Amino acid sequence: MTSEALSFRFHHPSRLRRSVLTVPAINERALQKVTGLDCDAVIFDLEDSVAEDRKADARYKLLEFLRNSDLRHRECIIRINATETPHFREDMNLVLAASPDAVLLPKVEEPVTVQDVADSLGEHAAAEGLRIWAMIETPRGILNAAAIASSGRTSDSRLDAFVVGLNDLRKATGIPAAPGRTYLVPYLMQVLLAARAYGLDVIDSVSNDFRDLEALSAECAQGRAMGFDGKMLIHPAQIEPANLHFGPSEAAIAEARLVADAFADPAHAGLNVINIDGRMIERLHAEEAARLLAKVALITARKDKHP
Ligand SMILES: CC(C)(COP(=O)(O)OP(=O)(O)OC[C@H]1O[C@@H](n2cnc3c(N)ncnc32)[C@H](O)[C@@H]1OP(=O)(O)O)[C@@H](O)C(=O)NCCC(=O)NCCSC(=O)C[C@H](O)C(=O)O
Ligand SMILES: [Mg+2]
Repeated sequence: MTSEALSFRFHHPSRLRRSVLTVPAINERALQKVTGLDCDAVIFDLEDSVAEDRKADARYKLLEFLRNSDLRHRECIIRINATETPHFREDMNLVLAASPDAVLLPKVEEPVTVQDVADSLGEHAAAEGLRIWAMIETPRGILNAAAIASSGRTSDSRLDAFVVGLNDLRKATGIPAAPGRTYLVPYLMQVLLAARAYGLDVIDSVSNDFRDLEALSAECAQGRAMGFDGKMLIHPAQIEPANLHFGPSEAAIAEARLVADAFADPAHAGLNVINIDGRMIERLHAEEAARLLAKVALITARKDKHP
C-alpha cells in the first residue's frame, strides 16, 4: 500500500467509534435493549462472556436477533472465538450468514492469524466489505502489535481496528487494576502507536466497575489524551460518558472552524503556513480540522435521523 493510500485510511472520518458497547450474544434481554441505545458500535460477543456449553445457543440467538432487528446507524461487530478453538468454524459460518460490518478476533498474537481469517473471508462473496478487528490483550500480542498492524498493508487485508483487552493482559502480566493504569500505560501506548503506524483505528479497554462513572470518565479522559478513538464498554450507563469524552468538545469544534475558514480564505491561497492569533497554523492542521468537522457532521446527521 502506498503512503498516499495509508494516509487516506488514517483516521477515516466516515465512522464514529466513541462508544463500542459489548453484549453477550447469549443474553436475550440485553440484545433487545441494544437497538434503543446511543452507542456508535456494538460488539456481539461469542467469546469470553458465553460459557463453553452455550456457544451454539448463543450463535442461534444472535442470528435470530440480527435477522429481526434494525441496528440503524450502529456499526455491528461479532467477536468470535479464537481460530484454534473448536468453535471457530461455526462462529465463522454465523459471521457469513449474519454479514456484520466486522469480525473481532480475540487474543491475536501473530500477523498470520489476521491473514488466515482474511483469506478465509476472501473465499466467500457474502463476506465482501467485511472488515477485521483484532483484540490485542496478551503479552505476545503487545510485543507483536506492530507486525500485526502491518498485516493491514497488504491489498487484500481487511484489518481496520485494534481493541485493547486489559483484563486478559492483567491476568497474564500480574499487573493489578489501579486508578490511573500507571503500569499499563506503556503497553496501551505501544498498541496505539502500532495502530497509527499502519492507519488503524484503536479502541481503549473496558472499565469493569460499571457503577463508578467518575472512574470511567477519568479513564475516558485518559484514553482520549493518549489518542484512542473510543472505548469498549460493558454497560449502557457507560455510553454517555464515552460519547462525551471521545467526541469533539465545543472548543475543539470552534478551533477547527477557525482553521478551516482561514485556509479557505482566498487571501491565504498558496500558503502552507499562516498566522492565526499569534500561532503558527499549517496545512496539516487544516487536514485535522477537516477530519474533526467530518465527525461533527456524522454526529449531527445521526441526531437528526435518530433524535
Ligand atoms: C456486567 C453485566 C453482567 C451487568 O448486567 P446486569 O446485572 O443486568 O446490570 P444492570 O441490572 O445494571 O442492567 C440494567 C439494564 O441494562 C441491560 N444491560 C446490561 N448490560 C448490557 C449490555 N452490555 N448491553 C445491553 N444491555 C445491557 C440489562 O439487561 C438491564 O436491562 P433491563 O433489565 O431491561 O433494565 C452486563 O452489563 C454485561 O453482561 N455486560 C457485558 C459483558 C461482556 O460483554 N463481556 C465480554 C466483553 S468484556 C471484554 O471483552 C474484556 C476483554 O476481553 C479484556 O480482556 O479486557
Ligand atoms: Mg479478553
